[in-house]
Amino acid sequence: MTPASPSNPSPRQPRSTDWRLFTILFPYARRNWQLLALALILLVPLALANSAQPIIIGQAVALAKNEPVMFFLEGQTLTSGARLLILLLMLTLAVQLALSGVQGYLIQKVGQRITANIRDDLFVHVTSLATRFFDRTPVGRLITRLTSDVDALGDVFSTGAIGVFSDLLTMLVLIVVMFSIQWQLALLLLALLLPVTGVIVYFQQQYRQSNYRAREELSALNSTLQENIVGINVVQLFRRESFNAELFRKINQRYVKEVDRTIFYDSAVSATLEWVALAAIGGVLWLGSLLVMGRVLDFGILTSFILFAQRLFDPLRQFAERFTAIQAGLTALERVSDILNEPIEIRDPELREGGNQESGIRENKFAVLTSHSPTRNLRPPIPSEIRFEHVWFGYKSDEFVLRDLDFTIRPGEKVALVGPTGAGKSSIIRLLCRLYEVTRGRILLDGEDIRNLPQAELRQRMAVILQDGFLFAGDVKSNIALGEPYSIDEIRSAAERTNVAQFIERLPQGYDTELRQRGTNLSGGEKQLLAFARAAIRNPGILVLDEATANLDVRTESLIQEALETLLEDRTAIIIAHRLSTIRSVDRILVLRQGTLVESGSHEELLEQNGLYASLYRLQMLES
Ligand SMILES: Nc1ncnc2c1ncn2[C@@H]1O[C@H](COP(=O)(O)OP(=O)(O)OP(=O)(O)O)[C@@H](O)[C@H]1O
Repeated sequence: MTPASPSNPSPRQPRSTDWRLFTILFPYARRNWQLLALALILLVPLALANSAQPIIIGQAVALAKNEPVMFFLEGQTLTSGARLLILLLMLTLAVQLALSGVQGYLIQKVGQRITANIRDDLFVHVTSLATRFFDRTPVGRLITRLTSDVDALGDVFSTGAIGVFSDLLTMLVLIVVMFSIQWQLALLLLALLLPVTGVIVYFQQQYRQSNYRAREELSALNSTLQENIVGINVVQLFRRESFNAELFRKINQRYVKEVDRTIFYDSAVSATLEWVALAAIGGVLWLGSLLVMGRVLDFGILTSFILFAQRLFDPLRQFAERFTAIQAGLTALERVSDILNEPIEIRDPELREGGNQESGIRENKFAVLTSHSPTRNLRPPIPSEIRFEHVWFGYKSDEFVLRDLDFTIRPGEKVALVGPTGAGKSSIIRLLCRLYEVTRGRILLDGEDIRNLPQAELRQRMAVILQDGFLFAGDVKSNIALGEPYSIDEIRSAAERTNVAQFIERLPQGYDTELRQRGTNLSGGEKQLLAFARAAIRNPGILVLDEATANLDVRTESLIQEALETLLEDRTAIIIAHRLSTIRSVDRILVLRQGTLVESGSHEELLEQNGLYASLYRLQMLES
């Protein structure tokens, strides 16, 4: 419960407080540049049409009042001039009507493509990260980033918030046009616009910080929810419902408080803009009327400026509406980039030397796509030599759980790892599979440092059967093949070789039986049985069994042990088992205590040594 618990809130402040964050989107924008360019080009005629309308209406007033008019109206009668102006106004309206829909559609399309690309890259990146990252990151937090943060980013496009660029362009065009017509009124409007922009920037920053904290609280909320759902049995069996509900309520309250704050800043921006827009029109009327009375200004131009005042603040007002989505998008972008920038700690050799993150993702995809060779399981397995060379390892940099391990497992040798709980047996396996990187020393596979092997190749050469075999939603056969194109005959033969075919055939639809997520419709032992078939079909040179038969009844275990005898032939094997009776026939037993190798030898040799193994063995004999 630690990371999400109320006693340990960790809402960080947003780090990048400016628009530089949008640079993260550049590579994605580049991939969709044609659509994006078209959407941006359409903004120009839209902005021009928008700023032409006040001028046209102003010219109509000037024409009616016989005031000086623009060149294209000179020499025109009132009727023909009015006709021309109506035609021009219709033209600008037609441009607006025709293009704004197309532009909105294009920008949303680009937005959806960009967010889909980001979601894909996030998934690939997250699945490439080292186990250490998952140790410290609660699942709920990750899910929030992959789903609701990416959605918030998508909202920037779907709510039309990206139109802020057209707002800025419109404002720029309006300012240039205004200054070219009448500089005093233009200066007045600009003088109002600048401080208002300052106020908006301030509220924007406040909103952003609150929004960031709100997203953090949402992550904590999701983490707690996820933890309670996964651990529902413990929650109910230990009657933690009301205790956990109270924890949840507290996080929920903190979330609501932060959301309230964002609502406050959002409303503050809208209110400020409403007031300033009214003040701007009042100011133009006041200064304009003075200028008209002093005969420095015509009515027509004053009319144009009243419309300009409205239109200048319109984009700002819209900006306020779009503001929420943009700020939420910026926060989301920051949180998404946190994950995208999370370094891939365990890399393949060529990637570690100068490869960038993007190519890392590509390489990973490549590794996945090329991992299956259809003829592979027809070949005899190639047993490997495993050498641990003065290996030190700690999950935390200052606490070693494995100390100076130095041993060699010969090709084809069967070795058992034995030791009390927490001695470091599973950690050895995790290092061998490179789920973690050694702190000091080297692990060699057939003389080659495993850090110099592509991870796909390393993991292809070994199969690991764990105590709790994880199952995916899907049928039995796809849970054995795990995405590789094995034929049903190959799947059947793997199941037969491991003596699990009988069990599978007893299932309602045999190999086609649908399994629920995490295999909740199978028992612990049944899940383990499938893990054996999953390992056998891969025909690995190294087989690792980590408490792999612990969940099986004695009869099933003896069936599996029988199958194991053939399965382990010509393979290097590492077996971890607490029940020492199951490992008596291995070639060698390595005994660990607190991360140190303390004994090594066959069952008989170790009994003779009368050390830790002998005492563990005698204790178990006594129990049985
Ligand atoms: N992800 C982790 N983060 C931090 N410490 C860990 C992690 N996994 C294991 N440890 C610690 O490392 C030590 C060795 O753990 P390991 O799982 O290798 O022991 P083990 O010998 O396999 O134990 P068991 O027989 O109970 O499975 C233990 O002290 C454990 O608390």
